[in-house]
Amino acid sequence: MQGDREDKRMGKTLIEKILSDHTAVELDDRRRLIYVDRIFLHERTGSIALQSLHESGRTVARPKQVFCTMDHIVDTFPGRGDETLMPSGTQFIRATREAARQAGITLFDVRDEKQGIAHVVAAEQGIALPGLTMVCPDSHTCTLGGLGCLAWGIGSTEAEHALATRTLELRTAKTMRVTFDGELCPGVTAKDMILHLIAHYGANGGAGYVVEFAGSAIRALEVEQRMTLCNMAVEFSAVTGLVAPDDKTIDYVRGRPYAPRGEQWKQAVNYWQTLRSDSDAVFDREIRINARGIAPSVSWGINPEQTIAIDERIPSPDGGSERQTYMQRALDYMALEAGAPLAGTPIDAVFIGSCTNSRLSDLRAVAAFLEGKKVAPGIDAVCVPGSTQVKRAAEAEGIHIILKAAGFEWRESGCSMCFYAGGETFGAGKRVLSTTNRNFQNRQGPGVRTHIASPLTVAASAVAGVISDPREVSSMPAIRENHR
Ligand SMILES: CC(C)[C@H](C(=O)O)[C@@H](O)C(=O)O
Ligand code: SF4
Repeated sequence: MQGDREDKRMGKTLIEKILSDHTAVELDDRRRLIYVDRIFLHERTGSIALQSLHESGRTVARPKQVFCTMDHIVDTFPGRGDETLMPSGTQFIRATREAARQAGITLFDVRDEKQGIAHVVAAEQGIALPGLTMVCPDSHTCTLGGLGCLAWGIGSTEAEHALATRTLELRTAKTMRVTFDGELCPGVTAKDMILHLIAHYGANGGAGYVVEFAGSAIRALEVEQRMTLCNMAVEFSAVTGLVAPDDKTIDYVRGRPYAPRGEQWKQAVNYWQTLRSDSDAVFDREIRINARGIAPSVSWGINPEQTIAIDERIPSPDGGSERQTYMQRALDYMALEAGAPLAGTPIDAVFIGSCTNSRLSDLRAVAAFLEGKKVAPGIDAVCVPGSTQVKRAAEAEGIHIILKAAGFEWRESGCSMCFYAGGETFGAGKRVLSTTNRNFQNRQGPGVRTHIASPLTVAASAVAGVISDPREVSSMPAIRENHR
């Protein structure tokens, strides 16, 4: 990641400020050793790191700063235990439990009230905080950038190093600022903003960069929507993404179980207020986007870049022959015709969940839309809250009643059908509209055809039975976003 700028007169970016506050050693002009404040693990990759650490005879340097959850493989059916649809899954769950116990770290176990998807839990428990560095062997750790936390995904070997030493070596990355100016149109959400960015600047557009999201449209977003946006920074190939903390962030964090208290809280807030890019800070690349020009967006292909505005037509293969072959492969896999409108395409199933869009504000928006409506006949509709806490909070508001009355299944929290790690799937050949972040081939199980979109687009389409523009549904509610 970026080093301190040599020229001390030059303003600093937010990214540079956090990094310089965490530098243990400048190794050379391309590498530095960084202090890692928090480490999060999950049963899919975390147990591997813990076991390998244990086998090498080393211990966790600061077990109080290390957390683990069960999310990827766990069953999300009511009454779940250690058993999962994936034959080897139970073994992962039990091995994680044992490794976490041995290492003395905090585990949010299968039936724990604090269990949930790692990136949802880290924010909700106040484990991820503005200005901290945080890592997890999971690519969507960037979600926590929504809080102004410098958080990124690592591999299991790096996780082992971080566990043993509380440090990590980082290579220099360039800085990018993506500024969204102006106001979003009704029916357009943070999910559409990030899909728009990736569709226009490419799935590799952020490669080699740490991205700061800025501008009036970002300030207007509530913290949970900022997390949705940062969640997909990795789909832009960025090292990570983040948003400078502000009063909304401070309100969001206040009182969370692991957030600082008393005098420490006051000191933390004073520090957080310094965490913004200086007005004369220089980024290696700047992108500006007019938020007003963003439409609800839906992926048509097998990569988040293959996304269009809901009122556009599916593109024809173009560019060089390699690109054309890839686009044709996407059309074939998705069983779509170039030139046809995407809106109106019949779907088989909808999924609301994942670390992108399964927080309370997402579920509130969906429930406000679905109240008094029914999912179209024949559509399999599943909602999986991002954490047990989200589930409880949603139930306290009656959200589950609205969703179930509309025809949704209401499950226990976990990654579920975002990723086929626990064996949950709608089945081969099914066309699914999903609030998740990846539409890769077989991502939601062998042969599943995934379209990614915002929760509002998914809810509107569930009712219509075809991919639908949420703006065309007259009773669409204003998105009410609240964080508790
Ligand atoms: C299993 C895990 C390592 C993976 C990731 O790194 O992101 C998963 O969460 C995903 O979303 O593909
Ligand atoms: S919800 Fe999906 S994207 Fe998020 S961590 Fe789980 S599998 Fe990965």
